[in-house]
Amino acid sequence: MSAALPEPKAKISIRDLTMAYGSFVVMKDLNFDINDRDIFVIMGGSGCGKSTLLRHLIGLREPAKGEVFYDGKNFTTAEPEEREKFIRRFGVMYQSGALWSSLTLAENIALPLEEFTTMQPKAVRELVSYKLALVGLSGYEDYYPSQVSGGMNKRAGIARAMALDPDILFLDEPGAGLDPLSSRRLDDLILRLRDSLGSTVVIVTHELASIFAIANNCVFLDTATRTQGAVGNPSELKDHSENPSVRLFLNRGAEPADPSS
Ligand SMILES: Nc1ncnc2c1ncn2[C@@H]1O[C@H](COP(=O)(O)OP(=O)(O)OP(=O)(O)O)[C@@H](O)[C@H]1O
Repeated sequence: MSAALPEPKAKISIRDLTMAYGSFVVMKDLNFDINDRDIFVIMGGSGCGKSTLLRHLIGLREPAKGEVFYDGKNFTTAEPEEREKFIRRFGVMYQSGALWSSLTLAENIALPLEEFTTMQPKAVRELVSYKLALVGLSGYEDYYPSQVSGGMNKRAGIARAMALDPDILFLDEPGAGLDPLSSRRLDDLILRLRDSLGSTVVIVTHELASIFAIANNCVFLDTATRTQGAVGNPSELKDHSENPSVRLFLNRGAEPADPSS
């Protein structure tokens, strides 16, 4: 008899979440878990609310209804001081995640360390070099963002998001604007970081190649119904989701041969 697999542990739980801008409801009744060490993709068509969901998860927007939990603790109703402790465990790379152009890559990555730790300058320098090495940018400490490629800028952005050793990494469209090869390298990096650091990674993207390459779990936000269309492994949903919108999205508009097989 084979041993039962351990139950996946919910790192983030989204319960009855409705997101709105004033009276405009973006998504309603969202209910799903993001498990420990997941590479979890938030996907869906343009304007469906992916970035808005990310903003709710990191506390930049408040739910119109519902709650977000981290390790079973209520983030939405937490007091400001308690909330700050949650937020300190997050590393975030925003969609517009540009680095400061007037600072070198090393100075960009040192910023969060200088702001949130009492580390001495020498220790900061060493840690910055270590973080740059993790993303394959050893030796680029003194380069300015304009002197390196788009893919290298993204990798430096990830190094900055990881500066404080976050438990959870949030990446908003990390592959946007990259050529396929750079995008692929970024995917490999994200996988490697999750495996070596044991972080949970939440990514907003609609790039199918990336979704299938790295995500083990995902939610599809369905613009037509304004709620989640499916939750699960994207490779399985591609052929077997009961929701035709999900199958169409994951098959670039073409239906799989026999969704029931
Ligand atoms: N600050 C805001 N105020 C009002 N409406 C907003 C605001 N931000 C976004 N929206 C609207 O909310 C909806 C969801 O936007 P959001 O940016 O979350 O979508 P998205 O799925 O991330 O889009 P994309 O794939 O194009 O980046 C859109 O209709 C958008 O116009």
